[in-house]
Amino acid sequence: MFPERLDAPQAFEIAKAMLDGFNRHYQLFRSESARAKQRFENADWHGQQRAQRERIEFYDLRVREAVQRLEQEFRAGEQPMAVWHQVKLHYIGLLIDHHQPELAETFFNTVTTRILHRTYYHNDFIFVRPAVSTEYIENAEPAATPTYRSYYPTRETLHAELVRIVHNFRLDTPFEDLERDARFVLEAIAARLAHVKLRANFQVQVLSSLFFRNKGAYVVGKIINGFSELPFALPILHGRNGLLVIDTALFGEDELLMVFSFARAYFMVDMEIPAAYVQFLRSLMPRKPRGEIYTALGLAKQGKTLFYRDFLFHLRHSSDRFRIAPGIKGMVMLVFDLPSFPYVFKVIRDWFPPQKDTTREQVQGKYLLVKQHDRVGRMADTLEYRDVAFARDRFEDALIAELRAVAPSQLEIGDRDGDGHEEVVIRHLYIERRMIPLNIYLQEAFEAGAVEQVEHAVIEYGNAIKDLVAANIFPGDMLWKNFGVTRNGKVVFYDYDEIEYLTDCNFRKVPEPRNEEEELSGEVWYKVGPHDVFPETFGPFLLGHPAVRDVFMKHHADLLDPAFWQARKERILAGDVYDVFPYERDKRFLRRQQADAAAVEAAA
Ligand SMILES: Nc1ncnc2c1ncn2[C@@H]1O[C@H](COP(=O)(O)OP(=O)(O)OP(=O)(O)O)[C@@H](O)[C@H]1O
Repeated sequence: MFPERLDAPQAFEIAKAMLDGFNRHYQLFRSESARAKQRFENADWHGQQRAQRERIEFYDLRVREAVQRLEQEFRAGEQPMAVWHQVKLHYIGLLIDHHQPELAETFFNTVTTRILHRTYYHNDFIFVRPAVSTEYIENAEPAATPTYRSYYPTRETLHAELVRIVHNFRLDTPFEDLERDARFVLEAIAARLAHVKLRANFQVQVLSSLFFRNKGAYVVGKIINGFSELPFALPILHGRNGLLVIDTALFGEDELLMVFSFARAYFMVDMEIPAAYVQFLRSLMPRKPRGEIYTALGLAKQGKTLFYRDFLFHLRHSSDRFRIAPGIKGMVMLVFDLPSFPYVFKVIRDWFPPQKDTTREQVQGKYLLVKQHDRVGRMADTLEYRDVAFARDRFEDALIAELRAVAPSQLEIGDRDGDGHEEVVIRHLYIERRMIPLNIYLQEAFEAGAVEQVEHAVIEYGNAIKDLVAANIFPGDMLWKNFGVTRNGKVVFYDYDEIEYLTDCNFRKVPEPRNEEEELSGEVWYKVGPHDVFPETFGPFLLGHPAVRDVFMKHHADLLDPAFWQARKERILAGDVYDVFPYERDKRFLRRQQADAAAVEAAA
């Protein structure tokens, strides 16, 4: 049904208004991201965190404005479908030389699906598949910054080139000693190049914008030699005296994956052509889905769109069935998964047992809080979807029965599009990366007699809680089953329904019993306020197994002491913004920088 003539004048106007809406969005998104540089230079950490949080809202605000304009100026909802068909074709035309066509297509989808009935959600009217290529987009303006810069050092000039690379970002704050830090980076690189012949194409490619997040700025690039490519990232921080330092040098796909993890806040990056950034980053982390890279760059709606396309593609090329997720069932969430696909799907139950004093709205509020908060590598990001349709025959009957029993309001089964196949539609769900629940991980370690695995998991578990605490999050329910282990052995929290800001909690000692009756009472005899927390009482829930107990008490006994929690709370209230490192602390150049400074002082 391709129209031969584009003869509806309002179609062009609607397409144009839609693109105006997107352009306004991207311009605001980009300038907010670009301002991250100034906030970094001024050490405005509260401002940086606020901006990270607020930028997440931009998309929905602009979509709402665009829908309103289209309704007011063009009565968009009343236009015949023939006109809408032409709107899409005009829009494609307008995107020919656009620098963010894939984002503009997604914006078109969001706006259009708010206006059109869902029977029109197919490729004639929205971008089920992308129409405009994102390959080889370049900014032709003479003053334009390229997506990445290439440097051609020799072994002899590598140090000077490293200094030049960092210098070219023109950070306004001076470095403590850039020559020294470049030497540390050089040593780290030299160790990797020691026995390697440098080929004709030896070069360093560096993305032109810094990546800002929290208190850090990252240089991201790769070293190319012959057929091999070595990804790297250099985190720049403010040192103790307010001058800048390169904190470490990270190399290889695994270390970059930690920096770009789904459990961290989104980066602020000043990008004219995001697709080119994604393509470059994908060459550094080929196993990371493109959707997740968009999300890590703050373009979460694009991440969601690509995730969904990948998911539908996976469904078409697999045959297994959705099942209830392994592990202990949640009291608030019904969790299911598809064995062949590395994500879980979470549906909020219609009712909760009495010990869960909460509501659907409150649970959604907690998940939103996590989305907007810095997840410090310890809380999984979630994608939120509404009205998701699945083929009924891909569901195990036991899962359908469970959905009917615990979340009937969220479930609709029928043949909506009349194609003779039944569909399951879930009203609202969260999707997140699948991990190994920590209780299962520990159980497997006990059974295999893997002492080191137990030790690693318990230490990581305590570290995870301490990172959350530093980020002003009290996890609420700290049972093992509420944490998962990621591919690279990190422990991440995923049960958000009881989290609170640490600063809202009251950490108390269990009072001394005043008489024998109180002492012998098996019940809680003292008064407990709604925000009271008694860290001494965590032990019995967590430390049943002697092997776990020993490791825990050796490394994390402070978690059972109210004074630990209270001290952290006071630090946050005093305005302290914690440091978060997406790499092991022993990787930091800090000690070498201090040794170097001491040597200089001694010589003087
Ligand atoms: N990301 C994940 N990867 C793997 N399994 C998961 C994941 N999220 C949840 N699960 C499984 O589903 C169970 C319930 O999930 P979750 O803890 O989010 O639900 P809940 O209802 O909030 O739990 P609770 O009853 O502790 O409040 C977990 O114990 C775990 O077995």
